[in-house]
Amino acid sequence: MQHTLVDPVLLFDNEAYLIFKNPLFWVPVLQNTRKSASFACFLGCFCFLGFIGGLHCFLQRRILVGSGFRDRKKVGALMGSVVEEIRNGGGHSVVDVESKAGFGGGIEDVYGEDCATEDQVLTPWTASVASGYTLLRDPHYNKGLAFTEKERDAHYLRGLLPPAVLTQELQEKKLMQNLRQYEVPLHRYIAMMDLQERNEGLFYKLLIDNVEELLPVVYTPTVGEACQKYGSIFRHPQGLYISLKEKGKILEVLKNWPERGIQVIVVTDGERILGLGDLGCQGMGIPVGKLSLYTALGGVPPSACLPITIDVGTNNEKLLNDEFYIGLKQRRATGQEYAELLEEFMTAVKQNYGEKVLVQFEDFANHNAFELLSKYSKTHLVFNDDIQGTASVVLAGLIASLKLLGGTLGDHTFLFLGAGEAGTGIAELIALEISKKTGAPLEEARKKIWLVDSKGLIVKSRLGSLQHFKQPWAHDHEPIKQLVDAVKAIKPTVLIGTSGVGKQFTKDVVETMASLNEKPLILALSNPTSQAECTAEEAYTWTKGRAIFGSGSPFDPVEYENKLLVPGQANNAYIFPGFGLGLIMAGAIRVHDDMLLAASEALAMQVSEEHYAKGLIYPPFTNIRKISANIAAKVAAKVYELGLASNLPRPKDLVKYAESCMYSPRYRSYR
Ligand SMILES: NC(=O)C1=CN([C@@H]2O[C@H](COP(=O)(O)OP(=O)(O)OC[C@H]3O[C@@H](n4cnc5c(N)ncnc54)[C@H](OP(=O)(O)O)[C@@H]3O)[C@@H](O)[C@H]2O)C=CC1
Ligand SMILES: CC(=O)C(=O)O
Ligand SMILES: [Mg+2]
Repeated sequence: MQHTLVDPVLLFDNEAYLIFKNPLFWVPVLQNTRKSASFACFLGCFCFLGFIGGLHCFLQRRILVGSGFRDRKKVGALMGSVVEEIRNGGGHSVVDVESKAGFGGGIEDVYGEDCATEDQVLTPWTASVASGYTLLRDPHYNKGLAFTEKERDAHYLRGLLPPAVLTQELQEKKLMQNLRQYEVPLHRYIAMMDLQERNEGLFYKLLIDNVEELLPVVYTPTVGEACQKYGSIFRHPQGLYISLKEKGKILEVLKNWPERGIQVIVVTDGERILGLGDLGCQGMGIPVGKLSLYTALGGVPPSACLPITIDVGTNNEKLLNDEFYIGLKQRRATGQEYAELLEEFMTAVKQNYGEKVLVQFEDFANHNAFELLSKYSKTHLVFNDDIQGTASVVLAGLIASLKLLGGTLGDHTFLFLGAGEAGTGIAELIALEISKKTGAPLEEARKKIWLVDSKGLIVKSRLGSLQHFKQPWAHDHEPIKQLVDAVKAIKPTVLIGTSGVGKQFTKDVVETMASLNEKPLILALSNPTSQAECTAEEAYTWTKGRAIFGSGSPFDPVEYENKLLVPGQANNAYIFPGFGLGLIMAGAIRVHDDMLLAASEALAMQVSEEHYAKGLIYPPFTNIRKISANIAAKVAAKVYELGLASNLPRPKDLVKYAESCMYSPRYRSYR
């Protein structure tokens, strides 16, 4: 009787085993190198066929072959080569361990890949392979045409690749040429995601080396469109989906993720994706994008990053009626049902990954975001990027801008359009910084900051109806409905857009800012580009080239009266990768506001005279890894100073240490 070789898994320390689910049944076959171990497996398998066949119905069999790898994927990968060798001969005699005849009455299986009948249940055994065909399909290890001749021999790749051997640099050049040929940004996004799924090292090499060019592809603005069309462009599942269906078994779901050493989780529930509203389960593009920046910009290894989307339904009618929608087709769970799912999730995260895993909340709607942050910041290492990361990046820009504007932070008056997560988060950190620098009470510092929401200026008379996060900003003033009137009344030196609604900084508004200030500082932070409160061109033209301008999504430089004006990108992407790296390096167990202030100062310090000369208040992204290392070092130093570090002793040179921790996308040589 022929027997199906199933679900092989690797064991370690160069030992080959035939094993069963119960470890007591594991049978060592041979020790030593991988090849001999593989062959041993083959022999062992052959000899034990009858025995195994007899137990087939009762026991789940596995073959383990060792090679010292630690994680499941690698283990599975190496092991797969064994199966492949057995299946394909692999230099040894071929043994057909899968009966081509199948289990009787099955559909004809000309390739011998699937012997099951259509109606017969089978176990979906996987044989991930670290050599041969499957190696080419493992994004962690695949190098495509860059596999050397030696590697092609050693890993059974002969014939599976065309003869040319390319360097990683040449592959990069070719891919950049290909990408530049796509005229539609979404096509570039899809090509990049395909590359990430195919060859992770090359994906990150491209992203790191061409960061200014590719950031708008994998991140805002294109990621916004990708999320809107996620159902249609969906190819490979990325990240982990936890829906209401998984209630009661979230810990098990976390265990399904192949990597064990997770250090950063970015999680969304998809309710406020950029300024595009509720995109439900399709919000997954955001955690995936943010985490690719954690790796490319902050050097956190991809295997330590876990994107998660919590699907509690969506209130987006268009998605609910979309046949391609990939999420739960029901309206959003709220109240206790929502809170219980999140509680189970947060508990499971800590249980599975420990105290030091960083959970970054991303693009939750504000009615949940503030509460989740406040609740879990006491028990977990959590960080809300929209509230805290955005605050830190804007504060950095403001500190840097003082070189151009003059005065201290406390000398300025700030007006926000939008009083949600980003708006009130930034406002609070500015007030904290002013208070720390001047010694003034926080309440006093807040008086320099004004916010406008969809109902107008936030003033005392509205106190009774304001959400809790707006209340500290209700100052004494008569009500004002229109932004332009608020600008005239408050006379801000700095105008910040965090409304999520495009085109709100009208000509009137911007011209009024220009009439009040020699150098009006205008930040149109809303994403993606379509939601920006104004464009760079509008800001420069309406202020006659005098504005200092930054935006959440990138704008091209603008030529105004023969002068090239370069807008900065005020986006939390400057902060969270380095901030997260700093927390991880120090083994932080809680986030503290002082760490955000430290990150702001570190970023502001990276703006050089050369940048100021161009009117920039942020350094360009080209140097982002160096910037992130500096941010990480300052954040880690603060973690140690506050006694919240668990990685002891403290490294002496934290910048060097940060750099040494960073992931490199360079191909490794394989034995
Ligand atoms: N550049 C960056 O790094 C970041 C940018 N953002 C962007 O900021 C935007 C807002 O995000 P977030 O703060 O989380 O969103 P929220 O929903 O929490 O807040 C939006 C705020 O804007 C107000 N608003 C909406 N429409 C108008 C309007 N027409 N006039 C005046 N106010 C209005 C809302 O008023 P009301 O309360 O009355 O409803 C609310 O106060 C998004 O586009 C997001 O992409 C966010 C984080 C980082
Ligand atoms: C940048 C970002 O986090 C946002 O727009 O939500
Ligand atoms: Mg966000």
